[in-house]
Amino acid sequence: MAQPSAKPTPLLKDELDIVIPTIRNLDFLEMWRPFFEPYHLIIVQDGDPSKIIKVPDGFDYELYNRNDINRILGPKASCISFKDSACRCFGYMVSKKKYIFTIDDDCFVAKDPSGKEINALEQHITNLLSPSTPFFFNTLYDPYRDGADFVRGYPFSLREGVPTAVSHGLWLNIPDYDAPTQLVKPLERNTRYVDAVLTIPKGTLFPMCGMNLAFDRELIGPAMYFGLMGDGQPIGRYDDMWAGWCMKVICDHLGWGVKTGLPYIWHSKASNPFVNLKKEYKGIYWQEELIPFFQSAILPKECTTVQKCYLELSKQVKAKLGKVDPYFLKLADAMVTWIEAWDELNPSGGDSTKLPNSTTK
Ligand SMILES: O=c1ccn([C@@H]2O[C@H](COP(=O)(O)OP(=O)(O)O[C@H]3O[C@@H](CO)[C@H](O)[C@H]3O)[C@@H](O)[C@H]2O)c(=O)[nH]1
Ligand SMILES: [Mn+2]
Repeated sequence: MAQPSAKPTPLLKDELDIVIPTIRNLDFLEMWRPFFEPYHLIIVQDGDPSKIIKVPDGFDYELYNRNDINRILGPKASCISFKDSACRCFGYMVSKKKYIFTIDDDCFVAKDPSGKEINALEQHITNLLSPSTPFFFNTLYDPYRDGADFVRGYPFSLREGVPTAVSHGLWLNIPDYDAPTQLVKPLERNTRYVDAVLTIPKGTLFPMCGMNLAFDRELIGPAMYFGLMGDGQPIGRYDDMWAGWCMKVICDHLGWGVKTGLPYIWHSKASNPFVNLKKEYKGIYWQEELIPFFQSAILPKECTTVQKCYLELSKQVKAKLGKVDPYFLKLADAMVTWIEAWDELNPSGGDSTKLPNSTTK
């Protein structure tokens, strides 16, 4: 009698962690169960550590609250934000896997135009495992996708592409708008499904959103610091933006690619635009000076590792952005603390044992 076909092992099952920052609950995981259950979750519980976050049965996870972060990092915990989704980067640091996928707890499974449920994780993995083309733009989008290729005139010397460091997904329903845009367009919903994945060209920055994001942690992990945001800080909701600008400058310098486009998730909650305005208003005018800083940032050729690039960037932040606001002096120091903590938890060669004192299942 024919044996029932064994279910294929999910791609990168033991090489990828799913990092979820939460201040709410994890009910959304039920909808993702078919896609996420085989993977290990790293839950970063923000806010009150005495609150019990229920993780749905059947998931393999580690859960870290603020007490855990303080216990594990000691004084270096000062670089991990409190009461802001920026706390998620602690999950990147404690992971021992090659890849990370991070998703917000108000993001659900979206459907493509045919009505098929989108396995966002699978698409991110496809994006990360195929090369990027940052040095020359392919007008037929992702040339490595089935049914596409490099178009006429695309240099053959560049068709091998480069390693992909980051895969930036998008959102149906509630778009990731800033507070002013949310205020003037409260009812706007993104209904446009664009079936494309693009490499962001070298030398071009972009607004990286952290709600549906995957990256090669072994390549670019140390650059994925989400900054000092939230409690006690003059700014919020620029965590992912800061990380995206630092990351892109470093990827451009080291010759790695960043992709944006598919997959889509369904973003369900519109956060409060008035609260968001209070969090992000300084960022809205600071960024007019931050963007030229990153656009003109030059990393010396001696910066051959992400850590060296990141420490060089922190020096330039201190030297050039301190005049914008003293906050950037503090942020520059926190960037150094982040790298110190990263290297402490990820000694070269890595150590696959789990960290002490985390809640694991
Ligand atoms: O203090 C907090 C607030 C939230 N979280 C968790 O972080 C994510 C995102 O939270 P939320 O969905 O409320 O916020 P959005 O405005 O939709 O998020 C987008 O804006 C960026 C804010 O920086 C964020 O990266 C984008 O995704 C949820 O999982 C909350 O539970 C938190 O941990 N601490
Ligand atoms: Mn949200």
